Amino acid sequence: MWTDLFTFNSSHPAQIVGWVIVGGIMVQVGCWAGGGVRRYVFDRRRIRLEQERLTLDIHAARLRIQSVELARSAWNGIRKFTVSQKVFECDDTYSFYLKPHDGKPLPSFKPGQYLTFQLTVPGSAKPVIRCYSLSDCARPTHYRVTIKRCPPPAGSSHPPGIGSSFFCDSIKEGDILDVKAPNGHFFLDLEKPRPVVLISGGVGVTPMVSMANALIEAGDNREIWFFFGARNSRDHMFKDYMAELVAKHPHARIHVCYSKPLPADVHGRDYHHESRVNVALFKELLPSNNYDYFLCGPGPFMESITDDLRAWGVPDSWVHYEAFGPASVKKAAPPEVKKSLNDAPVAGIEVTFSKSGITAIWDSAYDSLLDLAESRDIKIDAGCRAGNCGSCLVAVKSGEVEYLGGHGADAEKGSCLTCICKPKGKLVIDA
Ligand SMILES: NC(=O)C1=CN([C@@H]2O[C@H](COP(=O)(O)OP(=O)(O)OC[C@H]3O[C@@H](n4cnc5c(N)ncnc54)[C@H](OP(=O)(O)O)[C@@H]3O)[C@@H](O)[C@H]2O)C=CC1
Repeated sequence: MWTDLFTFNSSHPAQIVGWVIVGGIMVQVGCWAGGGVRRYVFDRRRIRLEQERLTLDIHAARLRIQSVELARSAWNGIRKFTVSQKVFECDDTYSFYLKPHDGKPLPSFKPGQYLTFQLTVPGSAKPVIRCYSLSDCARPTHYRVTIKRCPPPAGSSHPPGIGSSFFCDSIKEGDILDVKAPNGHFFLDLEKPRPVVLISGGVGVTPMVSMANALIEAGDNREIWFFFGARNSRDHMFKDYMAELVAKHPHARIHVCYSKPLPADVHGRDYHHESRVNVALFKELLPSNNYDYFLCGPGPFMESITDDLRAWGVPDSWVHYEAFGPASVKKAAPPEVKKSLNDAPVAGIEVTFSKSGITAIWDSAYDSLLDLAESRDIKIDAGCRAGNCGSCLVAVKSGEVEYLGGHGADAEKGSCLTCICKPKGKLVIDA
């Protein structure tokens, strides 16, 4: 009988019923198995997404803890730091490791921020205020800054930079320095998961090292492109350090450009491109222009790269830069600043510097009141030139000023931070 059932005979009703039952069972089993596979795949995907969300939550919680710690352990005014190590990096460039003299933990900071120093330089009547970028990520025990002797402008008879020369020539291990808490609006936001291009020239590499270090040590897997330009191996700071750092990260790449390699410099070993850092190189190497760009280096470097990025269709909001001292980015001022500077009524305004007895005419070629003062050789102290350190604060005797962007240091009523403001109308300031 069983053999009959398995021998097909369309006229055997029991056999037909049997096949229908078997077919039904097979369809059921198939559905059940298919559903099971789908459920399995779906569950795996859900678990993976939950794990990723958990990792992101942990990361966000860590960042929140860091910012609470920052608020708790940041200090107002001056804190004493001991120079625990002074390390030669390359020609005229040293790293300084700074430990808090009170031995208490240090607040965290955002990668890209700087420290402000109040230096007692022999021969200077007043303390010299200088800002230097932190060149490592945040650590509870010490900070690191890396300082290159700032040369005088080409062809001038000025001496080299007072602050940077003091650090390079006079500061030694064991010295105690007066330092203000980390500050600055140029930083990489670790909570924004955009891929980044870190672009630097010369000692402008310092904030980029801090950014790369912070990303890599946080286990952040975003794409990192690191472009560094130096004249040659004599100026190539952090060479081994950066190569080792980048090797730890699955999506980090480094490209070193030498503008004037020495005969002993080897292509492929010491550097990758015999050129300046430039946007043509980004076009050749980057898969698209969809990145956040961070820039720091000499003024002309910043100007040409910001201009060329804009021409490549990169929106200004993706381009972040630091401009200290001579490295100001005149052409690439933020849009709101540009708009403000281009407003017609500000041209032709009289600004009187009462102490110097000089009256000058403001026009949109100047970046700020400080810029106007310096064009007339009027001395106003300046540190960060970004409205944070407060050293360019000057009393307003009459008239009003307008700020060109956000500023960290509070300007007292009746005073102005000359590095980030312009006159609103006829103005007299105490400088
Ligand atoms: N946080 C901050 O804001 C910081 C800012 N800085 C600033 O960074 C600057 C670095 O100075 P320094 O180390 O002396 O730099 P260098 O004068 O040594 O220049 C470094 C490299 O940049 C190249 N370069 C110059 N102009 C351009 C350009 N237009 N396009 C592309 N590459 C260019 C140079 O090429 P070439 O040899 O052909 O001239 C050189 O290879 C300083 O002005 C300093 O103020 C530094 C540290 C921190």
